[in-house]
Amino acid sequence: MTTLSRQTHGRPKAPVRILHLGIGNFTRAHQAWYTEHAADAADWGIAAFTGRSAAIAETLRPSEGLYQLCTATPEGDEVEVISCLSEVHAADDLDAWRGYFADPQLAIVTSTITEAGYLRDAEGNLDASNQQLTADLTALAADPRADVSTAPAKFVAGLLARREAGAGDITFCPCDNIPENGPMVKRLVSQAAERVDPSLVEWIEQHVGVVTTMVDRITPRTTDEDRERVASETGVEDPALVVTEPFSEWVLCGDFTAGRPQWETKGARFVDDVAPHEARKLTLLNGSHSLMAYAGSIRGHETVYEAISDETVLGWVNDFWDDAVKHLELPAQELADYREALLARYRNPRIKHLLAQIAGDGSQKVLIRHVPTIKASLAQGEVAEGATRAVAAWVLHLRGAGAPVTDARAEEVLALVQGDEDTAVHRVLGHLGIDDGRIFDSVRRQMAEIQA
Ligand SMILES: NC(=O)c1ccc[n+]([C@@H]2O[C@H](COP(=O)([O-])OP(=O)(O)OC[C@H]3O[C@@H](n4cnc5c(N)ncnc54)[C@H](O)[C@@H]3O)[C@@H](O)[C@H]2O)c1
Ligand SMILES: O=P(O)(O)OC[C@@H](O)[C@@H](O)[C@H](O)[C@H](O)CO
Repeated sequence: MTTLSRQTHGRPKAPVRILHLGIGNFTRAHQAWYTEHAADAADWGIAAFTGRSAAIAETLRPSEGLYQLCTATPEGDEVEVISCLSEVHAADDLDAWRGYFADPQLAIVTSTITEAGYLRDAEGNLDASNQQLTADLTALAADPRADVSTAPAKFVAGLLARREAGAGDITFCPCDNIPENGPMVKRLVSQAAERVDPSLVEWIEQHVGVVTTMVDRITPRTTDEDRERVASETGVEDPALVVTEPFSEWVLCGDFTAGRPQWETKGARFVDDVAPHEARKLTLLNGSHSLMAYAGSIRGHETVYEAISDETVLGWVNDFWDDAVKHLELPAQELADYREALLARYRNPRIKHLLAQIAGDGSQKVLIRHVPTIKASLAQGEVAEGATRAVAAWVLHLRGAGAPVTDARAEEVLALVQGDEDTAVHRVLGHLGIDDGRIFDSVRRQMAEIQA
């Protein structure tokens, strides 16, 4: 067995021009893969920071950022070494963080910190009730070099350092599953800046660009079995291995004012309007994922592959898609092709995507993935039964059925489902902004069906 090293693999470090927050599995299968294969990759290194725990930075340290990416096709593994992570830092390395922001070479800030990591309230504004965030912003207002831990505060700390250094324009390119994620980040960063130093808000207007992205590549958590299998196939022991699927899609909208890698080399698309692509992916893929995570786990399944192999769950997924496509603004054939491709992806037996992983943070997901279809149908006088079933399954999940509840807002959403089922459903529907008698009846009936 060997280990990865820049010297033996002949992989020099590219200069850091991208800073990434949240170096989990997904970014290493997606944005890093596009950067690795960009025609101008030699010019674009990434400095990656962990979101919270330092673990993956420690794991990547011996290999100086090198890791293996295994594409698990139905036929077998295709393994490559990714080398574009020029530097990897723990979340609390604020000196390094400020140093990159102060460097005029830095052009792009990307992030994958989960939907919950941006600390938004129900209206999508900065969550003023979050005590850690408030403490961070107060600390930064007193001392621009204060130690902070929340993502919005870190972005402000970095921008303060950049303004002070006169380092020029920079573009934020968030890569989490959130609609209009570019404007979302700009709004949060500006609101956070307002509380720290109002003069920074205008500087942000002039110097910070945002790009909105739709990102797609199913990347489950790596297992010990994955690491053992790939080690025996390659002769390389890699604790930082990432396993992903063959499919990948990246659609971006906006200007990279300080430049960008040629991500189109691997098929990234730059469009004028990303909204229809976002709605397609977040609804059809992520919506069916969450439906399977709640309803499928209640039926005893552990993975997407198992759930989609169950005819009943497959029927529920198709019901949801039938409702959802009525409200998506893309040609019918394109949507039909996308559905077919999704089924093939879910049926890849070599991708073991745990429903319990997908079930996490439903408080952030159901509103994005199912509620728009329910509201759009209601506006036409119809009940989208395929989508209300996901709400029914989520209520059951919160009440203890299926996958365990892990949610950044667990206290708030668990409080909704206390008491008898009727009361719980009314509270959840009120919380989702869909407390309508017809939706209530549908959800109550479907809760019984799912449990049966
Ligand atoms: N895994 C996928 O298939 C996939 C596909 C498309 C998009 N995404 C997006 O990427 C995100 C991350 O997925 P992943 O598979 O890399 O997960 P992961 O668990 O491997 O990594 C999550 C990262 O987010 C950070 N994080 C979590 N909570 C945070 C917080 N409150 N503040 C700051 N950082 C925080 C963690 O420290 C970690 O670095 C998803 O939530 C989703 O929005 C994932
Ligand atoms: O990553 P999350 O937690 O936003 O959602 C779970 C899955 O639906 C998601 O990771 C998909 O696999 C991904 O969005 C596919 O591109």
